[in-house]
Amino acid sequence: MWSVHKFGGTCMGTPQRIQSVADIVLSDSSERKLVIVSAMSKVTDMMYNLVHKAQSRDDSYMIALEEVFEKHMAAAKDLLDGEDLASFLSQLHSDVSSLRAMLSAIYIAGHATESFSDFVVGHGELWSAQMLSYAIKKSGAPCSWMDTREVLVVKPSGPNQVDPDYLESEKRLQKWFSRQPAEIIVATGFIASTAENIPTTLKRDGSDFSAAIIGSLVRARQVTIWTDVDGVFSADPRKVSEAVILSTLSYQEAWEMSYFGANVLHPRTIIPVMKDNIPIVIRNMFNISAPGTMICRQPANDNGDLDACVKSFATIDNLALVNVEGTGMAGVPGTSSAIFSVVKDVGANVIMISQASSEHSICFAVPEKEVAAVSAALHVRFREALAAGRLSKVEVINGCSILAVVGLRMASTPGVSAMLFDALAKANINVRAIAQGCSEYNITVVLKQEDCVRALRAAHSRFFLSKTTLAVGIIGPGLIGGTLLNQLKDQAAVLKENMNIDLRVIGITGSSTMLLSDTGIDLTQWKELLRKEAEPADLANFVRHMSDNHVFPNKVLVDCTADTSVASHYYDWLKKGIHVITPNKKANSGPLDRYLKLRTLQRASYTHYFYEATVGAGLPIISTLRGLLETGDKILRIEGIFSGTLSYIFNNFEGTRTFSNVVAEAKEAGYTEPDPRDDLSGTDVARKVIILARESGLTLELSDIPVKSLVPEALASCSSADEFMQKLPSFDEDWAKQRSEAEAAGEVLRYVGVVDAVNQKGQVELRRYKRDHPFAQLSGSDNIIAFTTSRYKEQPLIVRGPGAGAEVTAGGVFCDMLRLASSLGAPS
Ligand SMILES: NC(=O)c1ccc[n+]([C@@H]2O[C@H](COP(=O)([O-])OP(=O)(O)OC[C@H]3O[C@@H](n4cnc5c(N)ncnc54)[C@H](O)[C@@H]3O)[C@@H](O)[C@H]2O)c1
Ligand SMILES: N[C@@H](CCO)C(=O)O
Ligand code: NA
Repeated sequence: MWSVHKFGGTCMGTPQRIQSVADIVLSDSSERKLVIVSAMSKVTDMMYNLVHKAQSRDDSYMIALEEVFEKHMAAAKDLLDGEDLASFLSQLHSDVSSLRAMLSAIYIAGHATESFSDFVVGHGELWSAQMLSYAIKKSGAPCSWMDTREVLVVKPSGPNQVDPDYLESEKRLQKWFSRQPAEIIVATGFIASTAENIPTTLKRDGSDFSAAIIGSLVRARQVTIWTDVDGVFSADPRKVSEAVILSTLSYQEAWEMSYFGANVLHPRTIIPVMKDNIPIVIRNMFNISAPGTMICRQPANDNGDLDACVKSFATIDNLALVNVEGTGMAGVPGTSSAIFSVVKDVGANVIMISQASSEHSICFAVPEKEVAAVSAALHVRFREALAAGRLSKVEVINGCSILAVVGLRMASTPGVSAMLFDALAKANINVRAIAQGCSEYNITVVLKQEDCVRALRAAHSRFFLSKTTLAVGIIGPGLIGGTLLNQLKDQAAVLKENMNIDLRVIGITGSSTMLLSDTGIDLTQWKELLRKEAEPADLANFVRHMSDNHVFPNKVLVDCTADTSVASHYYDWLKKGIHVITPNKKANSGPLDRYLKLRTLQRASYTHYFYEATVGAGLPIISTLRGLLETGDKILRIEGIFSGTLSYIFNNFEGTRTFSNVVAEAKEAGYTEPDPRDDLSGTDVARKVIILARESGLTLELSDIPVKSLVPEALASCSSADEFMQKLPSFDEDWAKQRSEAEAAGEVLRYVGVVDAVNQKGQVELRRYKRDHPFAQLSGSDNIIAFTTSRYKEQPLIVRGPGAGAEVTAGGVFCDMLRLASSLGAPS
């Protein structure tokens, strides 16, 4: 079976490239191969220029012809040698002499007929085909070259357009094969002849068309069009950086897309292969490893998901909408015919038409540069109707663009347009007109030109990004935030591959600088980028950057600060539809009315707020409590050691090191709050007690919790954490005393928090426990939390483990991000 390849001018640009083309052809294991080539790059233009110069009586056509000759001679000398080179050069010489004669005739006549011109121009293909065929033969493979003017017969079918005569061409082709039965044939693209054997060309995009016609004539297995891109993109990659190469396209889809200027194939090119179901594959000759895009009949076994229905997005700019409106149009046959005959008379090209079934208005888009003429002509044509009020207006809306969504299976899939319009709505884009034909290959939307690229990106991302693509903004890249960024860096690829979760950090802000990106920060160098490419931090701008981004369907702000003012914004963020995740306790332990307002908003919306790491760091405390409550269990009491710092301190304060030394160790290990006094004062534990109490339905304020502070009164007013740490050793003796008293009684010191749900109270205190009590058995920064409930009454449900530290806390925050992804539809 035949396999057909086509190589355009760029592929044939230099002798080295022609050699690569030869290698590609030789590596195809098909039985028989037919290779269609264009002229070397720029040669066709050079040839047209020769004709132009000659007919305008410009002598320099002689020099220009010499340049063409030199170019091919140099290429041939590079590529070929021996007899092959000699016979190519002798042919080139003789061709150039006939061209010289022909051009001189044109020069004298001052005019070139179309067939004269076609004869001259076609030489580019004749030479490139011969060079390639010699290059292939050089490696020992039998190869002939074909002047397609001998076989391909076409007839004109319109201005600058021809139709192939398949019957006649097939007859001539069979005859040609019987004379030259080679396995590899290199044929000239672009050129053909008329039934009367007059040389002609296939006009625009001619070589692709040649490949398709010949592919159809030989009933090829496949036609491969080699070019310099990896295939057909889902959208213009200059406008949409997320654009992807499509692996398959149906003929109709390719057709639609080429209309919208996607650099695919001329629609005519597809017709010849379409009738025989021959696939066309677009491939990159400069990147052979890319599989390319296959254009073929719609595969029957396509899976039915919404995203796969839409193949590509395209835009057309510089359009104007014309809106003809009036009550006199309804039920009056002939109005639209009158409108469009006016449009035809001024020679304007109608890009889309839309009329609602009420028939009171009809609108259509034309190129902006044609609209003045259209409008003027319409006013003249409908002067009477306008004067009589049968038409109320002929209105022009300038500055419009079209966004077209292409996909064959939109026709049979409900919900596609909903998805499109939802994406546009979320990006706050106003739609001016809509058109969708019954074929439903394409939905066309007219928008303001300045919205067009934003619309394109928003729509593209809705269909092409994973549904669980999350744009992430990290606030506070300190210990926890920084560790989280590193964990994301290490895990992102795995999540994308295995769970279709695409996490993109599009912003990081500290208190002095921030780093923003529209599509995602390279996490392997976030620290460096934050140092080098950051701008001054501004939380309002940071949040605007998140909410203005319309590439990503879902956004989350992760607050890794301990800041009260950052926490005070959650309400606004949730209101904007941005999800919030945090290990910061300030919002949930702040003023009760604010907390309740936040929870009410969040429960009523579909925006999520997760804060597992606020209690027990990565330990599943909040989720366990929620599980109990949501399944109808009743909380009686929650009691435990909630401070990783204080747990570490009392687990390690055993008489070997001073109290202040152990505190410094806890700080060093990353267990403490940014200011360790928040831990030692019991405030941090009190906040956790409040968070759990409120989660259990108690309406307590932080000030309702009696707290035993471990911060010596004299140090409460230290101006900084450092000063506090420096002065702490002067209290070591007091601590040593307390410890030995407990030890003498066979007890240990433990700092505990209690939620007493029965009496609606909470408390935080330093207690002494017998050495065999479970609270006395802890080590490291362990937290232990005991839930006593109606179901867990005799034996409490206990969660225990490290409850502070960078890795476990960041892991807890990360877990919340995945919980969010899963609420948004990620696989579990
Ligand atoms: N360390 C732990 O084990 C642990 C455990 C659970 C929860 N947490 C919580 O995690 C949060 C972070 O703790 P950390 O140890 O990483 O603190 P950290 O001081 O190391 O980091 C906080 C970061 O936030 C930045 N920041 C402060 N205010 C800011 C603002 N207004 N805007 C932007 N950035 C701001 C700081 O510059 C710093 O980089 C705290 O809320 C803490 O309670 C910590
Ligand atoms: N500083 C806190 C961090 C965990 O919230 C602690 O020590 O428990
Ligand atoms: Na937790």
